[in-house]
Amino acid sequence: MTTAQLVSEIKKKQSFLCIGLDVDLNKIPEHLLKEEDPIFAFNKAIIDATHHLCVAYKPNTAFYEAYGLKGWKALEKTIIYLNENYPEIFTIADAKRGDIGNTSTMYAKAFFEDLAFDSVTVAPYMGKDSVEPFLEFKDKHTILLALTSNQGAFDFQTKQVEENELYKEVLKVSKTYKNSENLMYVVGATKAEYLAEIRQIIPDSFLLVPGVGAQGGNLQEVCKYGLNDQIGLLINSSRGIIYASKNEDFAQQAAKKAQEIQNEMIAFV
Ligand SMILES: O=C(O)c1cc(=O)[nH]c(=O)n1[C@@H]1O[C@H](COP(=O)(O)O)[C@@H](O)[C@H]1O
Repeated sequence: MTTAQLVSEIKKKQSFLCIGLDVDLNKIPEHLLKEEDPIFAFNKAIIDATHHLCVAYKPNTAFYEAYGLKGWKALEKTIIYLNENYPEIFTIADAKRGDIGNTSTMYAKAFFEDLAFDSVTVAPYMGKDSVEPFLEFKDKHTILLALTSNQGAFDFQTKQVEENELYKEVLKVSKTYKNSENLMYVVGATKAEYLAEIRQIIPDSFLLVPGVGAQGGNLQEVCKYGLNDQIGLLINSSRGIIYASKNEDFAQQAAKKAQEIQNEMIAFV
């Protein structure tokens, strides 16, 4: 999907919500555990109930890898289901990959070609030759971790390197990479106060902003500092939406939570 298509979808739906599909079998309704593929059954119900309220879904691969082959199969079924039924939805494989060049190429093939996601999250730590292989894929997006939502972000990301904090170096240097127009960046919703400065370095890039909901990030604050004239934000909530209820009506309750967030977004689109 192109960035222009994503922006057009955001405007049409008046939503820049991304729903995180972080499926934990201990948290899903018990009646689904009798299904042949409980993870996919859960995702399908959530997607069918919420697709009109969001523009993106983000399965975090850890939640699938943890269940071995069964989990990977459920991830594959989920992306196929999304691409076949809701092709207007932007899909994010939250895999946080990145390695030496030839290995990154294989990671990129896994998520862009085999699984046909629109984007993948990548750790920038190994530098240019670990990121550029992802950027070679046309109309695919590489979402680089810049300033993450967790407390540990302060261990390295905000430390001074040369005259900048490390996360600012990530933003500046990555802009010089070949095909850097295919880059987006992760900035945690819990770090909203940093967004004004971040926007000075990357005014036009899309930001994936996780941390609203369970981690306590504030949507209004994120919008105040993070919006640009193309909206430029995908705000993610996972647990706060998909685990709204453990009862039979879990998907409707998830839709209610998604609707609350989308209602807040209307003012900004
Ligand atoms: O890359 C991410 O998506 C990510 C980056 C970050 O800084 N913080 C963060 O929470 N995430 C992911 O976003 C999701 C947040 O989930 P909830 O806290 O349940 O909404 C999880 O899948 C995290 O792995």
